[in-house]
Amino acid sequence: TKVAVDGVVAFRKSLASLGPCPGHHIIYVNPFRPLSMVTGLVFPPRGWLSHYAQKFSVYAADGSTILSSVAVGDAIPMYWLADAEALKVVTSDRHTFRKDIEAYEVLEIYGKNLLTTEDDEWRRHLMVTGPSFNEGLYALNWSKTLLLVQEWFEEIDNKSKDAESLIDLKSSMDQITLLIIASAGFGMHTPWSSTSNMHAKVKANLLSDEVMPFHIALGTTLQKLFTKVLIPSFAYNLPFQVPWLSEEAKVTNAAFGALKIHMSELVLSARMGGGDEENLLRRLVLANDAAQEAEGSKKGTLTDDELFSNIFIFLVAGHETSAHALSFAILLLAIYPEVQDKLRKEVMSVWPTEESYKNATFKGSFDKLEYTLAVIRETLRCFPAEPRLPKIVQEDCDLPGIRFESSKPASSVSTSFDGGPTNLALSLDDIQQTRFSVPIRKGDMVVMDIWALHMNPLVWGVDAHEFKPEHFIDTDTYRWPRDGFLAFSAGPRGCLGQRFATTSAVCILARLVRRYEILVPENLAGVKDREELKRRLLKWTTGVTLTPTNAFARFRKFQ
Ligand code: HEM
Repeated sequence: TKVAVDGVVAFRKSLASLGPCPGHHIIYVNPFRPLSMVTGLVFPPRGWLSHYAQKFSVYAADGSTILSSVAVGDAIPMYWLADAEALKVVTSDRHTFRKDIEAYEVLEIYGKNLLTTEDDEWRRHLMVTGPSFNEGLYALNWSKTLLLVQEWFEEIDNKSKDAESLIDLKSSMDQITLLIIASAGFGMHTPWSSTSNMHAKVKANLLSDEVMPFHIALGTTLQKLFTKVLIPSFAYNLPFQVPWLSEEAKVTNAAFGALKIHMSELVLSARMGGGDEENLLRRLVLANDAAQEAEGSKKGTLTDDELFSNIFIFLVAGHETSAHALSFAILLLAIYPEVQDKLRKEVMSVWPTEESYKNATFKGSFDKLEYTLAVIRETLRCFPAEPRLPKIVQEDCDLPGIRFESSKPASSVSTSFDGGPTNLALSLDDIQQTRFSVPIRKGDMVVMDIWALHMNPLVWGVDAHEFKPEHFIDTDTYRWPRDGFLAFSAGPRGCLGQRFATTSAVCILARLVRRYEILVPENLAGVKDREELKRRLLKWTTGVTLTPTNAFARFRKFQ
């Protein structure tokens, strides 16, 4: 009883502490604790502050770019930020706004790593891993991507008897991003064809005593990450069989174990000077060993387990995010043919001949493909892989917000990318804006509400809810709002792999539109209403990252 009474007292105290900040919402499950991984698909319902799909609509309803709430379970006061200025303060100051480390522990599968650490420990990981992300790595990534895209195209053309093919985008993008990372990350070039029928290959492997081959282990670990995080460790050693659970645990265990064996071998081989392939893992091992030698000690460098953990986290951070972003981008190109035409025009001007297209280099092409990059960024604005990131406040401070009021009643428009009401039509001229300051205390949680920021019309204009790559193109009269785009987060804890990811994505999209026309699936070809197409094709669910669930498009080869 005492615990319950203390809980109620703490909850009421937290609610009162929210003071003048609009919102005062009550959250029933803290969305950044493991329980919400289980409840997330069904709870909370749409329209609640803590449901992803609400985007900016709750802020519009409350007339504020900062909202407050308290979570029932842990009574932590939470402040939700869809304000570009407040978010800039948060991302710039990693000491006051610390990562919510508890929310990341599940990703310490092989040990601590860059994504899951803070302070001096984080710096140590960054010192070793950061310098490897440079132009040399991006050029390598570009050339590996070119090779794999070509293999993918050949597979598409071989399979289809006529010039058209229906493509399962999610599975194709999962495969290509996996092969790119295997190649640029580990120096393991795996032909496209050998990764088909993975499920059957995993089953066959479990029946044998052999260590799972590298690319199967790699694909399976990424696929089973959720299982690994959710299945308690005792389930791996149960003396009896439990339907589904025992099989899942066995596959998961075999894959994670095998990947570690392969990583150990690759590290050893890099140390012995073996393997002539340039790749990320090799760079990390050599950088770490060189630092140890220079220091004359292992202090300030990484253990082998930490090296594995970092390389694995690069896979996790980079694989699904890139695959899903590309799937959404290709779907959007099918739904917006005028954007596709504009993109193709740019690509044709950069690669006018067959020769320039085939031998395109990173240096010679990437910076010229400005609209292509804008398509990727706009896709990530509309579908950010990580829609929300929590931070824990380390000292009392104030955050700037905007209260706004429309002189006309805001009308709810159904222009969402997922079928639910997401945005309120606001005419900026009709809005009265007042700046205000929100006092935040040590121990509170602030939520970087990235999706809401991306749909905030005060930042992106009244067409914030529309897919328009021009949002990211500067003109004489427009400079795109750098602080309004947080798909890669920003500041010192921003994405280390941002340029790595955009290199591959730009390369894939540019090659794709040069060779194929992208169309909606045949059964939707007669649908003229764009909103209807968006509702049908741009469905998503929440997983480790935002995941498309109906990502199919038709590719028609140009003759
Ligand atoms: C479209 C693709 C990608 C998106 C949208 C994306 C997004 C993000 C975001 C939002 C964060 C901040 C996460 C947080 O604070 O918890 C992050 C961090 C990170 N990302 Fe990415 N990422 C992408 C691709 C990649 C790739 C390809 C790599 C590596 C090869 C990578 C490596 C990392 C790492 C290491 C961090 C942690 C940085 C730190 O905490 O200091 N990401 N990414």
